[in-house]
Amino acid sequence: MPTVAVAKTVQLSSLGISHIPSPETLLQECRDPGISLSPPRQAKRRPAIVMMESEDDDHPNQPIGTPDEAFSTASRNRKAFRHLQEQRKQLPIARGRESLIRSIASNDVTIILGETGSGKTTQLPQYLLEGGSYHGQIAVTQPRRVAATSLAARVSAEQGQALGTLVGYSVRFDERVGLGTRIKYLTDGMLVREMMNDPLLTCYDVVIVDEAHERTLRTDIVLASLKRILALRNGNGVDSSAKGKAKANPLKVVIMSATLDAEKFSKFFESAPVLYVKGRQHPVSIYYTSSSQSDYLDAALRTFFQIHVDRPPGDVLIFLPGQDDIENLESSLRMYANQLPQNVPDVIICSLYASLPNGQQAKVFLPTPPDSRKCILATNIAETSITIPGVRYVIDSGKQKEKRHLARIAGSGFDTLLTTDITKSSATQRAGRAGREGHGYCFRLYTEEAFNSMIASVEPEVLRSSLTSVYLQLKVIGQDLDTMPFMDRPDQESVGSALRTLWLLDAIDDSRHLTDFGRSLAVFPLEPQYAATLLASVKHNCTAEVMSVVALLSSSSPLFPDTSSQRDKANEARTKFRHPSGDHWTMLNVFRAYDEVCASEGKSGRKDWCKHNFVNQRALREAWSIRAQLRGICERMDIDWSLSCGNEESPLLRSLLRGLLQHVALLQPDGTYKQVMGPSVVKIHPSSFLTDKRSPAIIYNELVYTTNIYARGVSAVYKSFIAEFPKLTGMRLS
Ligand SMILES: Nc1ncnc2c1ncn2[C@@H]1O[C@H](COP(=O)(O)OP(=O)(O)OP(=O)(O)O)[C@@H](O)[C@H]1O
Repeated sequence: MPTVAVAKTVQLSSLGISHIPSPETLLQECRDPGISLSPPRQAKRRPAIVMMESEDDDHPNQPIGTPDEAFSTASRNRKAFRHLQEQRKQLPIARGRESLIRSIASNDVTIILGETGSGKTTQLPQYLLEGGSYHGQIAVTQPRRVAATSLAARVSAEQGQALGTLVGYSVRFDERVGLGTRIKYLTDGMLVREMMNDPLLTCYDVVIVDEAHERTLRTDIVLASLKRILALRNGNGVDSSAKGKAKANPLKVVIMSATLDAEKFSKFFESAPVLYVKGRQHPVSIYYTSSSQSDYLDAALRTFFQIHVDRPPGDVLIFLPGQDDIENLESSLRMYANQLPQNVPDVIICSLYASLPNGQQAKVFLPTPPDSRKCILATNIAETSITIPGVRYVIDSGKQKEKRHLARIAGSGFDTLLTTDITKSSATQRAGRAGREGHGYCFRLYTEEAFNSMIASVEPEVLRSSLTSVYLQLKVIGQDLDTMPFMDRPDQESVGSALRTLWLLDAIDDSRHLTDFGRSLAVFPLEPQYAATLLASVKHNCTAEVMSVVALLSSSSPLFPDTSSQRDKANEARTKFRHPSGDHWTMLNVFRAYDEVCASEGKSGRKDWCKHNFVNQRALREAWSIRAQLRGICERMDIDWSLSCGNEESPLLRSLLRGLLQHVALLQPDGTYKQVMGPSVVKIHPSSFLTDKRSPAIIYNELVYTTNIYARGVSAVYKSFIAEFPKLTGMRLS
């Protein structure tokens, strides 16, 4: 295979980027199965770097993805609409249109395997709609919200309709559908929620489970539920209640992916037929490094600048494991991009990760200005389904963050988030994000041998996640985790841990039946523990305070980011928020202070305030948005969310204790804490604001496991509060 000969327009080493060793080496080391390099592009003026600022986002519920305004303009524009129709016809899947429609019509379940970009996700629902055989809705599930919203926008445009009319989407905390909506893109989690009100999914004629290879917990629940629904609606199962109802309102199920284990899925659905969509619209050339890279951030930085100075126009999408890596690489990229000479185009940097507010995620989809190159730093939320217009190059670090629930440890178990190698399936999906609009290039920052030794696909989430929330949701739809026909059965430890938590919360009774309280918990899109805290706040007259704390605890970013390099300054700045009872009241103090700042300051004032006080504005903004949603739910449930305890300490702590029963620990003579509901001895995390580190009893949000087991998010509670819960006292308190 040829070595890539890179023509250089700029010597990076002349830019003072001294610690990047010979920047051109990386690509020269890459091997490419048949690429011919285009000539270097013309040098241009304008050296400055343009930033897509991670600024305030005042529109947290703005739809993500290609702005639909752009699409509705396009749809009004006949020429653009005709162009979209032409594009549709060119997709590989178009050739199989009739046979796909036929196969789906004659089978309950159809499995479709087709390369990335072949047109499965955007076209199949439209074929079924245009075919005219289905009069109900068509659901298309996605593992991630960014995909659901951006796909709905694209397909609306292809139908020449405004988003939310014929084609819409539904994701947690955001929905855009109308009475006439026929194609609905929704997250698999939302479909599970819909089953709570409509267990047989009667409003759908077709359910398409897309990206099924990801095997998220919710996807697996959808798959198992569909099996049962098929039996009931199509009368092809053993369920006796199905008799008589058969075929009145049959359901069609389609399972799709570019990288799924077709045989396993087919077997799961009683030998469902597998159809292959052949071909892809544009090729993607793959490069590997010749030796493994110890520092993937440095390798990504070098590769990006090599592309930037040597390669023709086209945006770059870099896959990194998490937000920290994204922020680190972003600051390095900015620094070096600022030093680029006059004749190199601008660099526009933007990020895409789950906790980024929707409005900022949307910026990724904005057109790149001329004479610029967009560099998108993303986690694996950009890995499947989405098309980011303009992306021609993908840089794949080969790493991801993987959440794992260790049910065996510390009674209730705890979650870990580890950086791990990706799977072959992820690598294929990542490469597939290039080559959507033309020939694409994917630079893998690992060797071909490393790729060959990757495992084929990820371990299903049901085997490595906390099952508490899911157990509850299943109960609400009349199902039992223990008897659910999962493709892979979760282990008994995890099931037991979920069961214990729900029983302690009084969500289920001694016979494992769902209680009314459990049913109320499930209404909130929160972990059941926090939903219990919220409901308890009504009794203690502190719903306003609890909503703020629970919203902060449900935010995906920490309120107090790690500030190891400026620890003393950060501690000093944060002292003013400190509450002697510990971290929950301290969090509330920050939230209240930020609230006041929002009332008096503009965007930059708020940002400065957060910076000055070493608190994470992202967490606060996200919490604001979550709090607003919780308020809406409280209103619908007739709960007075304005109930306030002012500065009285106990009500908030008693409400928290109601939800955190499993996270109670008692002081031992040696100063450590012993769990009430588990075997472990834990220490209070050094970052805790709790003043008296020898308080007789504590509650905590979570455990972290380093050299010791640490309790994080800690508050002191009176033992007399604990005595109010017979389930706890009966077990351990004396
Ligand atoms: N937002 C968009 N902007 C521009 N082109 C798009 C957009 N969405 C889809 N396309 C075009 O439609 C093609 C098919 O996309 P689609 O998502 O249907 O493919 P797919 O087979 O489902 O791929 P994957 O398995 O990667 O999800 C893309 O390759 C791209 O050319």
